[in-house]
Amino acid sequence: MKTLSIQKNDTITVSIIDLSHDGLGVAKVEGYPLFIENTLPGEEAEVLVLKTGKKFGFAKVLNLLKESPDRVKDIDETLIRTGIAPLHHMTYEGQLAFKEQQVNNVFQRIAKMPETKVLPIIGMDNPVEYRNKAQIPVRKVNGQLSTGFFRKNSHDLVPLENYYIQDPKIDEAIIIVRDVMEKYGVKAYIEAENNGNLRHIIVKRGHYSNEMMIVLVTRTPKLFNYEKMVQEIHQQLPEVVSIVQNINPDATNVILGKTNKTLFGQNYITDELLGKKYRISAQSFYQVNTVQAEVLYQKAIEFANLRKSDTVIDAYCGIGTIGLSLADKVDKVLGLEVNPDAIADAKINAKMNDINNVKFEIGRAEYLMPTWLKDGIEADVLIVDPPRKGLAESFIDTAVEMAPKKIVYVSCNPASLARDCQLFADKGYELKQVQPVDMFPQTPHVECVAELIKK
Ligand SMILES: C[S@@+](CC[C@H](N)C(=O)[O-])C[C@H]1O[C@@H](n2cnc3c(N)ncnc32)[C@H](O)[C@@H]1O
Repeated sequence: MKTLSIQKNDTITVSIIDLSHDGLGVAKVEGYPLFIENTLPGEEAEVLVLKTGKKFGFAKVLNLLKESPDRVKDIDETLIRTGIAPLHHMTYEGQLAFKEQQVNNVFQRIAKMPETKVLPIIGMDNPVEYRNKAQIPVRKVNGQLSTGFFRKNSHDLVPLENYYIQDPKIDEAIIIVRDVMEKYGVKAYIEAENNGNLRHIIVKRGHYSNEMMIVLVTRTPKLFNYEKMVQEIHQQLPEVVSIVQNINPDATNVILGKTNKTLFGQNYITDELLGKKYRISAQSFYQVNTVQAEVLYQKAIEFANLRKSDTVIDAYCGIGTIGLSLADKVDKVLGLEVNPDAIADAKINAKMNDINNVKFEIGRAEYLMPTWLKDGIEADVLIVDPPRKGLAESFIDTAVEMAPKKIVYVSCNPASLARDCQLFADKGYELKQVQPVDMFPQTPHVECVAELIKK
């Protein structure tokens, strides 16, 4: 076996040739990949080797010797180090080009579908301060209850007040809530001992409604003086319509526990998307970038090319947003989703918008779709919007058997999208086009909508 010519603590000079899928610069030393934070393709740097594994290693920049024209100067490196904004050092044009290339690459390399028509990515006019939701860990740092983000690959809290990609009103709310908690002596969670109490502060804010929800994730149900605390929060943040305590007693990285208790107001906020009103509860999924979600849904509806006689299945429907956005264009919509809270929201959302041609059912897509098929349900258009891991192959088989004339696939992970499109292509569907939409500026993530038609 060839021995590696570099070792931990070596100082070497490298050229950056690529960006990894998670936004790290990639250099190769005699074919061995080194991943280097805060570098860009075309740059040269003197780096310190931090770690070497069998297949790849990590290094950090000591001196940047040649800069890329895509480099942004005067950045806040904390945003990169914490992983809040891993592409903060890259111009927005550079970010968009990188993401579009990534989508092209997965269809060529993973799916072996080099002919795929990938449309130019749709970016944002103002690609900062877009997130309508924040999940912020709470720890004790220097004797103070602190909020911030973990340093990447660690659970060391870096205290922060400006999160750059979040709605600034959310940043402001986190500080106010943190300070009220500190005033009333609430103890920060101690992860190493699964002790202490306040684990996370979650804030959701309606982009159009401005209604705000605060979720206090605690280890125990005890929250002394909560009546006084919620009054003070509401006094300082009149937009707050809901304060929920979520109890998560487990030693786990999963943020939310199973139990919710409403401490103030209602247990949901409302917001709007494409002119329809939605109710969103603490545990329901809701797209974090409202402006781009509207762009994404419009593309999905355009690709669906709907007729008034169509039956549409909205699989992985969350609180029903896609199905309800298109319900007035079709005969009926059937939505399915595994989270009962989201389905409860979806049913109320249909009523709130006076939409009567929709039905929502709780269930796992891979189990419920075969039941629907057996019951004789037929769909003209199938819309899917699964989590990052994509679709189960059994779901794809059922979908193919149901034989909708069109499938619109909304995806937050181009790799699983490409894999699944290849399967659909093998089973009688033609991939017409893929539209990338930048839902997550300053990060390497990219959303896509794909149009598949039955051959
Ligand atoms: C990316 S979200 C999309 C939600 C919705 N379409 C929207 O745009 O807001 C994926 C949804 O799939 C749900 N989900 C996850 N696994 C599922 C499964 N096996 N079957 C059905 N729904 C699932 C999640 O609860 C989540 O609401």
